[in-house]
Amino acid sequence: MCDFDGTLAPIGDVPGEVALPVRTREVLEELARHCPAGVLSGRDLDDVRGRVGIGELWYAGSHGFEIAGPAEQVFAHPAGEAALGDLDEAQRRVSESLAGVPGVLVDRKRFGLAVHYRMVEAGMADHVVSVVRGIGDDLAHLKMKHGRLVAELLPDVDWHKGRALSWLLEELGAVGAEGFVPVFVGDDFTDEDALRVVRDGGVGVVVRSGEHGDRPTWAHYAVAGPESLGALLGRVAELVGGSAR
Ligand SMILES: O=P(O)(O)OC[C@H]1O[C@H](O[C@H]2O[C@H](CO)[C@@H](O)[C@H](O)[C@H]2O)[C@H](O)[C@@H](O)[C@@H]1O
Repeated sequence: MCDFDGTLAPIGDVPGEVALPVRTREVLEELARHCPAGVLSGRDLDDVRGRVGIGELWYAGSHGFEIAGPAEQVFAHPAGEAALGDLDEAQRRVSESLAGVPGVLVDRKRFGLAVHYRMVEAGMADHVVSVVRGIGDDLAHLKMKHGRLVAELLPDVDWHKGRALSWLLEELGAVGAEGFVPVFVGDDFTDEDALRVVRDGGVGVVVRSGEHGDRPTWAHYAVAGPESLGALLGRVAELVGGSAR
């Protein structure tokens, strides 16, 4: 399982313009022929599914609050539904409060609200975060999480990419199964919950970036960026494909 932004795809200023590199798509298609594979993203489920566009993969959106298998949607966390009213209200308040700050992008997912400040003047970033935090504190069903130059409001329950990955491994019958080694790759703070899940008995890879430096991680290995990860996954696909033949 791989995270999307900053992991499979390079970071860009405008989330709607980010694309999966052609070679990485080919590698994911190859991997999916030999083992369960998927993308566990903070993006909206439909967004990440459309952007990757490989029908044989698993997809998790809104940081795991929604999960879809290769055939059809199989999971939506009940706390997501319960938070819908607060997410609508937060979207309204954030858009109104930050309307005067150039560069802010407000991105509503079904079960989350991302407020991007990548293109905001550096001196205004703290203001953006504090507005989002204040609105999140004011709405009972929401909490704030931090990603790469993004503040996100999510349902206020103990659910994250790690819990979603554990759910998926159970669903696949992978827990304790002989010969099954779970692998997770991610770049962001929000990926550490999933990297922690594979710490014992799996393989975790962190994709490093200048934005996070050498921050502590649960990962076993590191690659320098999405391009290096594409090459690594290509080699893994060759090995997995070879052992399956
Ligand atoms: O879990 P992910 O798949 O990595 O999603 C986390 C957030 O990623 C996206 O934002 C990040 O990537 C953008 C495009 O490169 C970049 O402009 C932004 O600064 C990053 O934070 C996505 O737009 C968010 O919705 C995701 O939650």
